[in-house]
Amino acid sequence: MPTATDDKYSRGVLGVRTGSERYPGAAVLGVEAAHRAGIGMVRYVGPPTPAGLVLAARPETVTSAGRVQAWLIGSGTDPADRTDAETAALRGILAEGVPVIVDAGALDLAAHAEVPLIVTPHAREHATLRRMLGLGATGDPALVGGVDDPDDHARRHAAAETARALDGVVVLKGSRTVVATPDGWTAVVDAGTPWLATAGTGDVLAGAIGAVVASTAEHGVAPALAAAAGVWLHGRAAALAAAEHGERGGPITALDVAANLPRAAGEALAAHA
Ligand SMILES: NC(=O)C1=CN([C@@H]2O[C@H](COP(=O)(O)OP(=O)(O)OC[C@H]3O[C@@H](n4cnc5c(N)ncnc54)[C@H](OP(=O)(O)O)[C@@H]3O)[C@@H](O)[C@H]2O)[C@@H](O)CC1
Ligand SMILES: Nc1ncnc2c1ncn2[C@@H]1O[C@H](COP(=O)(O)OP(=O)(O)O)[C@@H](O)[C@H]1O
Repeated sequence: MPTATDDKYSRGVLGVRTGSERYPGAAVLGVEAAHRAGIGMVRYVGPPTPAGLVLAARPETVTSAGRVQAWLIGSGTDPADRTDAETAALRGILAEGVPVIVDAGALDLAAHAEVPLIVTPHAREHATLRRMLGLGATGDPALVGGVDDPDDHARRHAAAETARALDGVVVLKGSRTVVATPDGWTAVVDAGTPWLATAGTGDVLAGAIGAVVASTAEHGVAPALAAAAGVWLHGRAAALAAAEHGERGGPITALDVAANLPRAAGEALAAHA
């Protein structure tokens, strides 16, 4: 919570390098979520098309380089389209020293990073990541999770194993989302709603986690706890958005989730007053 002595820098700055000519919208969604989740500043550095859309949607965003407390990379990108220069820039971010949230198309670069790392794969991306790390087969339905894994035992085990191999925090997305650390700690966050199963909500999640990590990194909050808080805010925001449509909820968009992040944050603050 901001105090009288805070300014935009002390509240945390998130650097965002996401989006591409193919998926420009993902950049808009992540930046929107970061602003809505409570952050001092977002610095966006990405290709021209997403950069233009980001500024049109959120003129608050700063597009010049500068110091950040955390980075978000990968949402809305495909490694097959990545240039050598872009790979070098991402590797630079992964060596800079501040925590990095690695999503979607940057997950292939996550191994060997020397910074505090939070990766945010969905089940298919998790399977690919595990293959890259030389970990066990992912065709096993138990590793994908779902109905056959009601207490998320297999997903928690697999996520912790991946976290250990990566030496980073794993946020394994799904109908319930598992957060796992290299030392074997796991948490399952069940704040969401099946209405979240719609395009772009993962990009919003990455932005929300980025905001919480950037705003807490210099206050000694462990990245895994910040990530779990981001997952809760995202799920709760989705539940609030869906509940606006009646008792059984109703359709929501990724931007609806972002728009409800302030209400979810307000609820969390009130509960801990
Ligand atoms: N607004 C934006 O900019 C958004 C951008 N986004 C960005 O997109 C990028 C890719 O992320 P992703 O998770 O969507 O793709 P990915 O993990 O490669 O999985 C593809 C799998 O889906 C399957 N599949 C496809 N169509 C199907 C169908 N009709 N019915 C059934 N299955 C179908 C397909 O199967 P196949 O067609 O191969 O049989 C394959 O297995 C990522 O950078 C993300 O950030 C998204 O967040 C959305 C909003
Ligand atoms: N059936 C579901 N119930 C609850 N949450 C879900 C469900 N399906 C997906 N989600 C959540 O929605 C988000 C989807 O993210 P992701 O798969 O990366 O989609 P996208 O790439 O379109 O952004 C994740 O936060 C995930 O946990």
